[in-house]
Amino acid sequence: MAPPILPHTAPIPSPPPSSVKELTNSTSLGSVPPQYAIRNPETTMDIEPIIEEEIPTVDFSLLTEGTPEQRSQVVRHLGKACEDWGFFMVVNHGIPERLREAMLISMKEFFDQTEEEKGEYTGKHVMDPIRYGTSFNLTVDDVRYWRDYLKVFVHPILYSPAKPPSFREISKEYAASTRAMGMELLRGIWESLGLEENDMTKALDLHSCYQVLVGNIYPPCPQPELAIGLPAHSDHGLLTILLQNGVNGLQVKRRGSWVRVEPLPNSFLVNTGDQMEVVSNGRYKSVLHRAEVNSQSTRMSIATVVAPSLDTIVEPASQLVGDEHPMMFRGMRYGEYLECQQATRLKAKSALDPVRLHAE
Ligand SMILES: O=C(O)CCC(=O)C(=O)O
Ligand SMILES: [Fe+2]
Repeated sequence: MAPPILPHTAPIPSPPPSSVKELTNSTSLGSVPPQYAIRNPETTMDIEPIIEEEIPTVDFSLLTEGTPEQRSQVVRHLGKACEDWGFFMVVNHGIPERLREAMLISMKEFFDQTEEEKGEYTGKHVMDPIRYGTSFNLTVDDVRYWRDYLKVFVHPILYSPAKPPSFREISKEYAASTRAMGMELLRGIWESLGLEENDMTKALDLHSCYQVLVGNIYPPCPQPELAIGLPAHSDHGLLTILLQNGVNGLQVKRRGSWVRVEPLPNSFLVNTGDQMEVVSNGRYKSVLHRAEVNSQSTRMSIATVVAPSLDTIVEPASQLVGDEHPMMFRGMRYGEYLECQQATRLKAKSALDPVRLHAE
C-alpha cells in the first residue's frame, strides 16, 4: 500500500529551551522571547511605587545569649517586625561565612551541569523530594519567569542530588544550622504572641518539621524591565530564610509599595509565610515579595523554608481566637496545603483562599 500523503504543514517550531540558563548560554539574546514577556513594553512602569525604607534588623545573639531583659526586648522587636513588615534581617546569627559560601558554590555547581544531567531531576510531581525546573510550574504558568530552580527536601529526611558530590554534606550542615536558627526565631515569635513554647513544638510537630531548600538562579536578562524572576507571592511555610550571592533583586511589599532589599553583609533575610498567618490567626501576615532580574549579573538565592510537619493540621492557635478575634482560617493538613500551593499558578496570596473563613 502506498504511504499516506501527509498534508503540507508549517515546520514544527523547536520547543523553547528547557531552562533560562540554557536560553542565555546558547544564543546571544538581544530581547526577551515572547513566552517570558510578562510586562507590556508600553506599560513597563509598575502601578505600585518603589520606595526606600529601612528594613528591621534582629540581633540573633541577643535572643540566644542576651540577658533576660535583652531577650525580652528582641522578642518585642521580632513581634513588631512580623506585625509591621513580615520581613527582617538577622545579624550575629553565628552561621559561618564559609558555610554560606560553600552552599552557594555547591548550588551553582548543580546549575552548571548540562541540561541532560540536571534533567534527571526534572519533576514529574510537585511533591517529588528533588525537583529541578524553570519558571514556577510550567503546567500552569501563563508566562515563563526568568528563573531556574532546584528544590530539595532536607528534613525530616535529607535528600540530595548525586552531583556535585559536595552537595549532600554541605546542604546537610547548612540545613541543620538554618533550621536551628529558624526554630529559635520561631520560639521568639511564638513568645511575642504570648504563647508557650511547648505548645508551639507540639501544635506544629516541629521535631518532624518539613524543611525544603530552594536554589534560584536568575541569569542576566537582555530586557529586565519586561521579564520577572518571580512574581508577587507569599511563601507557604512558617518562615523563609534567604541567602543571596551578593546580587540584589528581592523586593518586599510594604503598605502598598515595593521596597528593594539590600541585605547587610553576612545577614540572612527572613520572611513570614502562610502557615504563620494561619497559626497566628492573622496577627502576623505572610509577606508578599517578588524577584526582579538585571542585565548585568547572574543572581542566585537560596531560600530555605521551615514549616510544620507535613501531617500537621495547621489551624489558628486557640489562645488567639476569642470573641474579639474570630477564627480567621480553617485547619488544613500542611502537606495538602503545600501540594495545592505548588500545583497552582503563583498569584499573590491566593494559596490562602481555600482556608480563609472571612474575606480580607
Ligand atoms: O530570589 C529571591 O530573592 C526570592 C526567592 C523566593 O521568593 C522564593 O524562592 O520563594
Ligand atoms: Fe518566596
